[in-house]
Parts: sequence; structure tokens; C-alpha cells
Amino acid sequence: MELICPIDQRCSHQIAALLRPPSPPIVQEYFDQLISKRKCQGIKVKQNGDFGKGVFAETDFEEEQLIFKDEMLVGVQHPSNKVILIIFIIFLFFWSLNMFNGLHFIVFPNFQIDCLVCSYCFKFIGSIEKQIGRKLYLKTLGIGNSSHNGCQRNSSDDEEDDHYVQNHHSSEDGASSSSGSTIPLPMMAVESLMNGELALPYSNKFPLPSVVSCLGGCEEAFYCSKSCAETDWESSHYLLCTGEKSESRSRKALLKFIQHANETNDIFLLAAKAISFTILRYRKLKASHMSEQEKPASSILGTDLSLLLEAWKPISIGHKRRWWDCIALPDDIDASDEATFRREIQELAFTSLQLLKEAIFDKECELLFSLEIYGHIIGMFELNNLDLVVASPVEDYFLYIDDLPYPEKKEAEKITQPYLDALGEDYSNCCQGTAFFPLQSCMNHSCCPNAKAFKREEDRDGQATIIALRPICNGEEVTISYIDEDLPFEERQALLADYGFRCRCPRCLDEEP
Ligand SMILES: C[S@@+](CC[C@H](N)C(=O)[O-])C[C@H]1O[C@@H](n2cnc3c(N)ncnc32)[C@H](O)[C@@H]1O
Repeated sequence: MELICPIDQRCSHQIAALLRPPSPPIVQEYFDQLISKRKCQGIKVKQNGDFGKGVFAETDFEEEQLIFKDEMLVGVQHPSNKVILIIFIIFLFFWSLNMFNGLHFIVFPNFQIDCLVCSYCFKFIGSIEKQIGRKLYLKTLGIGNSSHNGCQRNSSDDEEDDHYVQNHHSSEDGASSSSGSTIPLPMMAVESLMNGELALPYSNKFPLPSVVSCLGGCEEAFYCSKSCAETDWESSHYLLCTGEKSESRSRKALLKFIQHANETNDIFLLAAKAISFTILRYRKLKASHMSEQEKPASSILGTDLSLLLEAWKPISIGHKRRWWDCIALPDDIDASDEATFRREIQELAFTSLQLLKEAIFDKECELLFSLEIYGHIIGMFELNNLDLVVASPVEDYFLYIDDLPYPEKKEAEKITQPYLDALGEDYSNCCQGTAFFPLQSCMNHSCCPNAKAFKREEDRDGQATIIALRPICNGEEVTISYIDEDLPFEERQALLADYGFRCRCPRCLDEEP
């Protein structure tokens, strides 16, 4: 049965206008402004390279030098890395009623655990005690799915995306729990961490910003500052908040949409942010346009598409294809089943879109709710996203204790070791998610790259950080590797085929049989 999206049928011309790449002068102006805003004047986005857009050095860079940092346009923490707070609150409620009084020890199953981070900039927030206490609480609930330690990619992620892992320091040596499995802790000990009664030794060496609540009152978003809370609210959360002050059309529908995304693919949460971001930009543009013209809304109906095109510009600039056309065929799907697989992906996107439409539909921006647009937004994320990784201060804390001189270390460990044992290997879990970075997404691939996406010790938020792998001269293109470039030629080409292209970097041209 054919999927029919009425908006696609009715508005095919306007949808084609939204999907048409902006003209080169518009693209240039957009990136020049972005580079100036980011204060990364050492680079320029050029459009006339061999592979379309690319990032070029405008100065010389030394090996290991920071080339630029890029702020995400939209990003999400993976649901498996974040507590589902509704369950958490129910748990706390029963606990406050002393309904768990009979339970004197918490049993810690081997589940992946959460990181409490700012929902806008992804910095860790609260305190070392809150981070640890919360992790231990949640372990008792068994929230999350499969456990994987440290900051490695989820096994369900594509192997070919490994280049996008922004590694940070390894936790191979240093602090460790006394056994591979976790050791239960008395409930009181965990509770006193959570409510701030217990201060762990030396935790003041790792201060974290206090937790700021969501402006809409939801229990899913938390921030490191009022400014992050306000910026997130204005850029997309206003429509996607599930709290009392939510401006969504239906909170129930929104919860359904979120649940569906959590159960299927969190790329839908990112797509929802992109749509909400565009709707809110459109409303702002329209309001300022109206006040400039001093005319009522009805009189500028004819210019709506141009306002929507302007609001959509940051998304329109990203390289994109339809999700179900560009997604890599998983290894376990036979080539003869490819058409069915792609069809199922399209149906999944359609289901998600219907749920989102019920939750935040806006008649004036209805083009954004067409399946064609939804498919292209998700496809853009599929082709351009970078893994979001922020190292955990909890790991740093335990490493610090481990590095203390002997008498201090022994004293401190009397208190900290039971917590480390209860956390087990999960003590080093970092914040993980996925995000779209406008400048970084212009970087082309090379199998002999001169740069890498890499977080340094001081990079403790969700920004993308690009570092020179070797000296780079003024005028040279800055490239990263999307895959493991140490693989042989054919394997590299096979992995890059999943990105929809055959590599024509100097090394591949040289190695081509
Ligand atoms: C993330 S985008 C990079 C920016 C892109 N050039 C643009 O114009 O938006 C990746 C796309 O750039 C092109 N590309 C990047 N590196 C390439 C390479 N080494 N060989 C051939 N095409 C490449 C491919 O079309 C690929 O799908």
C-alpha cells in the first residue's frame, strides 16, 4: 500500500522550494556570518571545491592546534544515557512515603546509567554527590538498556560512524571498583548523597553549576544557567516541553511522540527540534515583519513562504537526502529485502510524523509536516551528525582520589570506595548523544585527513572541537576522516558507500586499482 501524505500532494511546489539548495551568495553570507559569530576567523567555508562545500584554512595551523569550535544547531542526549524522570519521580514519591522502608539494601543490576547534564549546552550539572547519588538511585530502578562502559558507541550504532566518536581521556588505569560486579550500598548512604547531607571528600575540587529547572516546568530538561534555560526555551523547547506551561497543542500527543522516538530512534527527537526551531523562528520573523510594516497578519499572507524560507535557512543549508533512500542497509538485511527495508523505514518516519503533527502542528508552517520534508531533515542528520560526547566529572573525581598521596588517599577511600564499588565500571560513563553542527558538517572526508574531531581535557560541553593532526597551511582544505582510515582501500570504500559517495581523496585516487 502506498503511503500518502496529503501535505506532500497538496503543496508539492512549495515543498520543492524548501528543498532547493539556497543560492551560493546566500550560503556564503550564512557561513561568513556564522564564522564571525563563532569567532573562528582562521577558517572559511568555500563552495567551489571538488566535493561542493568545504572548510578551508585562512591561516597556518600547527599540529595539535585548535582549528575551530562549533556550536550545535540541535542535539539530544541518547535516551539510554538519560533518566526517564517520570519513573524517577514515582520512585522518589514512594520512597518519601517510606514505602521502601523494608528494603535495607539496594541491589544494583548491570544497567547503563544516566548523566545529569544541561539540556542546552550539555555541561554536567548539580554536584559530584548528586551525579553519583542519582546514578545509584537509577541503578536500583534498572532504567536504561544494555550496559556499555565508558564512552564507546552503542553497539547498535553503525560501525562506519566511528570517526564521529570524539574521544576523551581513557579510564583504563586509575580508579577502579574492587571487583568487576557492583556491591550494594545501604539505602541511607545513597539517600544522603542525593539530598546533600553527605559531602564527599575533595568534591569541592570539582564544582558543577547548580541545576536550573525548565521554564515550562517539565521534568525532562534541566540547565546549567538561566540563560541556557531561556535560550533553549526560545529556540525549540517552547513547543516540545511536556510541562504545565507547554505550548504544544497536546501534551498527551507530545508524550506519545517522545515515547515512540525513545523506543525506535532518537533521530526523531532531533527532527522535532529542527521543526520546532523553524516554527519559532518563523513566528519571530513574522512578528517583526508585521511590526515593521504596521500591518495586520492577514495582509502579509503572500509573503509567508519567503518568511518560512528565511526561518528554514539554517536547515536548508545542510547537505541532505531522503532518510529511507540514504540510510545504510544493515548487515543482517539481505540485498533482496532492501526495498522492503527502505519501505519500513519510510513507514516508521510517517508514524513518527503523525504523532509529532498531533503534538505541535502549526497551520502556517504546515509544509514542515510533510513526509518529504521530514524524510530530508532526518536524512540530513543521518549524513552529517557528529557524536556528542562530554567526559564525566565523576570519573575525574575518582581518578583524583586515586592519585592522592598515601595517607590522604587512604582516609578519603574509606568514604569513597563503597560508592565506587556500588557504581562498578559505570563510574566513568560520559554524556552521550548526537548533534548537528553547521560548520563541522561542511567538512569533507579524506583518508589522509589533516584534522580530527577531538575533545581536549578542557572541552567539557557539547561543542564540536576540531584539532589539527599535522601542520596545515593557509589556503589548504581542512578534512577529517568519517571512518577508520587505517583500513584497506576496498573496506574504506565500502564504509563510505554508506555515506552515499565513493571517496576521491588524493590517497584513494592513488590507491585505486
Ligand atoms: C558531510 S558532507 C560534507 C560537505 C559537502 N561537501 C557539502 O557540500 O555540503 C559529505 C558529502 O560531501 C561529499 N564528499 C565529502 N568528502 C568526499 C570525498 N573524499 N570524496 C568524494 N565526495 C566527498 C559527498 O557528497 C558526501 O556525501
